[in-house]
Amino acid sequence: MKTIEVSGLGKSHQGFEAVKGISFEVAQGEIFALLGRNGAGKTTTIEVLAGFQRADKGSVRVLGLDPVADRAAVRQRVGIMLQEAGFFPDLTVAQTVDTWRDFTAAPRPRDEALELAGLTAKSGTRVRQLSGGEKRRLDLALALLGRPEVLFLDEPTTGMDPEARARTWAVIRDLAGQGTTILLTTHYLDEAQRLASTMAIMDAGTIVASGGMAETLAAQSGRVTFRLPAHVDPADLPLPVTVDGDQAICQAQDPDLAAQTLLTWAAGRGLRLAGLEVRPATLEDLFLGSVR
Ligand SMILES: Nc1ncnc2c1ncn2[C@@H]1O[C@H](COP(=O)(O)OP(=O)(O)OP(=O)(O)O)[C@@H](O)[C@H]1O
Repeated sequence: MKTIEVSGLGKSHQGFEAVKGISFEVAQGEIFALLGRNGAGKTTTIEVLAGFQRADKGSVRVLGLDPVADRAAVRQRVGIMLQEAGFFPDLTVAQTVDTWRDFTAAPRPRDEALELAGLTAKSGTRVRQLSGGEKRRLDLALALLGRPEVLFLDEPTTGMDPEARARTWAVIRDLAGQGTTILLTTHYLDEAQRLASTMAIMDAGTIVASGGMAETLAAQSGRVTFRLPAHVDPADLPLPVTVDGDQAICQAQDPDLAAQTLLTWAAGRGLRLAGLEVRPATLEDLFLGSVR
């Protein structure tokens, strides 16, 4: 059994088909990134997985349970960080965590949750005085309170400064290392590429690309770019290139080998390939090539 199983999931909002029969699985301890442009259907998928909305078609299972029918059991074992948090603005950070602890079975100590989220110094600050990124950190602290086996993180690092993002990545990695299964959405593709071992890209309610992060990227072509030397006809180069201004761009399955071929060719003619850059495929390349 996989920890998260989504099979043929369909969900409409007032007649609008937000999710159109998607399927994917996430194994225990895996970090899975659900990617896509605004409105692709990511939050809808998370809300169905969290039991906030009922699937119209297909089925979802979390820890082998139905998130709607087995809501109470699922809630105890799952941590959720949605995009919009409902905090009480007049409570302090510490009071907010204490309030949530009262509703959580076997919660972490307050200070441990604050430390994990990097909020120790803000313990006495009222929620209304927190910055946007600090509110996200409070959200994270609350999602982690019950030592969840599964975490749903909807854009967890939006608004965080670079240090807070890096700290959050470390927390997410640690939790996954301890066996927590994590499904996250993000618009930061570098974040997804660094963190996730598997991913799916959604577009208009369907999955347009999915698989292991490393394998999927390895199957994409990388690129070699350089300044086209003066008086060289691109057609004379040993590999096909596209030309953009004075830049030549060579798409290649093995960009290291392509660079070698181009440099050897240039050396044989006494030419320099100025500004040569070799870059493997990035998630951004895959993303932009996948969504319409
Ligand atoms: N309650 C609702 N009523 C009507 N339409 C909705 C509702 N919730 C979502 N939608 C629509 O469903 C589509 C998918 O929304 P969803 O929030 O799942 O997208 P998303 O991929 O999470 O986007 P974002 O990256 O902007 O968070 C959007 O077109 C949205 O307007």
